[in-house]
Amino acid sequence: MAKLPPPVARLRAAVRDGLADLPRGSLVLVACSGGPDSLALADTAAFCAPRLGLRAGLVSVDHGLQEGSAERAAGVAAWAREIGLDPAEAVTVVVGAAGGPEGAAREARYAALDAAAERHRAAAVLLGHTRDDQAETVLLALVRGAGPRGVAGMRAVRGRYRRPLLGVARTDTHGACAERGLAPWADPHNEDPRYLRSALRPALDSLVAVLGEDLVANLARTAALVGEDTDYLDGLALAALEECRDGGPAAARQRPGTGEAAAGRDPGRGPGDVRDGAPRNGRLDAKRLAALPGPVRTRALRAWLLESGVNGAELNHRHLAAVDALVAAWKGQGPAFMPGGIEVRRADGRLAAVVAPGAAGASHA
Ligand SMILES: Nc1ncnc2c1ncn2[C@@H]1O[C@H](COP(=O)(O)OP(=O)(O)OP(=O)(O)O)[C@@H](O)[C@H]1O
Repeated sequence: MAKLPPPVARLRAAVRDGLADLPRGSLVLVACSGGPDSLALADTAAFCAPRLGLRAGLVSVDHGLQEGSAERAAGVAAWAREIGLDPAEAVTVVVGAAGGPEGAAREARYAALDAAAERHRAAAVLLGHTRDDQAETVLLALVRGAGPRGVAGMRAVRGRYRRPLLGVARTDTHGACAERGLAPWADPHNEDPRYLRSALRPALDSLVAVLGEDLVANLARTAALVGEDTDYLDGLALAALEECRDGGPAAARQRPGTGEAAAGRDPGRGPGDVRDGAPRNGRLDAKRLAALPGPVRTRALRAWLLESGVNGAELNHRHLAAVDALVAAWKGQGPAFMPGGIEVRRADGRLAAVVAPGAAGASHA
């Protein structure tokens, strides 16, 4: 038997590893743009899935933002059907305006992928991110001064999403496309220096030239190591958060506050109307919080803020520092202001997250 070309062999090994734990008979959907990474992934999944007792399908999302995008998505789906992927769908989405064009396209894409996964009862959706994408993510996190959560980069498994190629070099996905006679689409965005990630690629190449070939793999390894530590600390923080809830660990999570709570007499525990000034998610005991180690405390506070309806994408280190100061540097200061018109106040030794009276655009999650 002819020896398998090394890039193809490496992709197949990675996909086998990444899917081995899925129950036999389940469906995996490849999210495929038509670019080299996800095209190689789809081709590999078509080969590996039946050998693992799985079914494989494909979804290609047309964002409707570039000329020919609908034809491209339809072409990818038609190719997928030819190689036996089933279902194989092209889905057109309407991209909104919020969060910038890239953010809005991402949001619409993930909504479409989630809907497809629900529709077909897929056990997993596979994304084509590679080790090089991970290295870029780590560098971008360092550039913006992110904490460990950012440096941990993308996760191999997050909910229904899996990235089986996260340990595979981009040269291998491109090599596999060439070996298998696939004709990937070249996304012009990847060459457009107005996108930070695209601008970073040549810079990363220059770093590799100076620091050596291992740089990309080492950055990706850093992400994996930091990710393990972050997950561990997040676990500690969630347990600590329960201990710090007003009323003790047995206190049920409450979202949002009740009318009584709005009057400031009682934190309130049952579901009720969200109204201005009502605590969003119960209160926290500031003394118990203050006794926690800093990294656990700030993680617990972050988790509580997200529960309280603060948008995680908008929550930055300054917001967190302001809330933390209410606990660890308490001098009777006023509220800490969070995105979405939510305020965190300290009164009677307890923290409450409330919708600022009259706040416009406060999200009532
Ligand atoms: N239009 C799309 N339809 C379906 N999946 C997509 C689409 N765009 C991106 N994806 C998924 O998200 C992954 C990352 O996309 P992104 O555009 O950031 O990366 P990329 O490195 O250019 O990947 P690719 O070579 O697959 O286009 C893709 O590999 C693919 O799995």
